This record gives sequence, C-alpha cells and structure tokens, in this order.
Amino acid sequence: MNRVEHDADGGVKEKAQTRMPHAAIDHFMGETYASQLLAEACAREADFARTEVTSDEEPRALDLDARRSWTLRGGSALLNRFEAQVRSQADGLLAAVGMAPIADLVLECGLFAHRHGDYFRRHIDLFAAERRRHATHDRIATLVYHLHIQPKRFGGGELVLYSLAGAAGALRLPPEHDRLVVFPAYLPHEVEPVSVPGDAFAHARFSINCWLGRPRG
Ligand SMILES: O=C(O)CCC(=O)C(=O)O
Ligand SMILES: [Fe+2]
Repeated sequence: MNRVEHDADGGVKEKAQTRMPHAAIDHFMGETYASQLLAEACAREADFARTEVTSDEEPRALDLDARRSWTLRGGSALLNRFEAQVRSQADGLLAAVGMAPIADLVLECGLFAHRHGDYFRRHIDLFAAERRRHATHDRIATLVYHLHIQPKRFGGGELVLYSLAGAAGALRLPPEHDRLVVFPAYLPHEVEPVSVPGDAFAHARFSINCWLGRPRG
C-alpha cells in the first residue's frame, strides 16, 4: 500500500483526485453574467432542441437512451464571452487537472438544459475508435459550467465522475450555480436523472459544456 491509502480523510481525497482528477472553481463567471445567461436561456426556450450525440456510425443523431437534454441552437454573445474567458485562462485550467498547455487550442462550447426526466448516461467525451473519424480535433479536457435559478428548483442532476478502473469509485458532484468543473475528457462520467417539479423551463438544470481540444496533425 502506498502512503495515500494509509492516510485518513485527506488521503482518501488525494486518492480520489488521482483516480478522478478534477477541479472546481466557484464564481467562475460571476453573478451578473450567470443571471444574464439564465435570462437569455429562458427568453430563447424555443431555440432549444433535443441534443444529438455522435456515434460510431453517424456524426450526429438522436439517441434518447444515451442522452436526454436540450441544446441551444444559434449563437449567443454571452456564450462567446464565456469562450473568451476560457481561452484566456486555458493554461491554468489545464494545469488544475495536471494537463499541459495546448498549442493551437480548439474550443467547442454549447449551452444545454436538462429538464424533468432528462439525463446523460455514462460516457466519455473523447472521440475514440470509430467515432474519431467524425472530428478534426481531439478533445483533451471537459469543462462544465453549471447555472440555475436560485434557490435550485430541481432535484438530482449530479455530475458523477468515474475512475478509468470502473468499479474503483465514483465522485458525485452536485451542480452548483456559477461553478466551473474541469476534468480530463477521457474520464467516464454521467449526469444523473433530473427531476423538475412542474417542469418550468426556467427551473431546469442549465450548463455550458465546453471542450478544450487539439487539432489533429
Ligand atoms: O452537464 C453536465 O454536468 C455534463 C454534461 C456532459 O457530460 C457532456 O455534455 O458531455
Ligand atoms: Fe460528457
């Protein structure tokens, strides 16, 4: 046994950090931004469509067994602002999960909503094996920025990180308003089912999901 496994509480955390490297940054964008983005999301409810996923066969298709959530279609100046903030801090965000800076960084960002009954089953964000031919870059790190009305009106929706070794533990992160979570794109994870009493769109679990990637040489 190594030193970490002999440790008390702190050691357990350290072990989880080794198996499921992640970082959480509170107040990442600030309340003014978060409430503006929530207001925009609600005003544009009609621009949200069911999220599609990439499979081995197809670059984009609905697969409601794997993923039930909603994606904002069309651009957003607020999303662009988030992207600019991430770009300016990219090296530090990568370092927070033990990853090296990425030359020619590629960013993919989108705004998502999980409504009543929605979820995203266990998956990795990396396009591996056959799926890889559908993309021109490789995802290196996943960023998830959670936001929702205060106080929170939904239940569930925990982001669960798993170690690569599968059964060796899981880390359940409740979505916290204005918090950014960073983890390597190879780490298996899921969004547990969300329950939104009444299912008002404004009460949904919102998130910006953003990937830091590297163009393929
Ligand atoms: O919303 C989340 O917490 C994570 C979503 C996710 O896993 C993804 O979009 O790939
Ligand atoms: Fe994911």
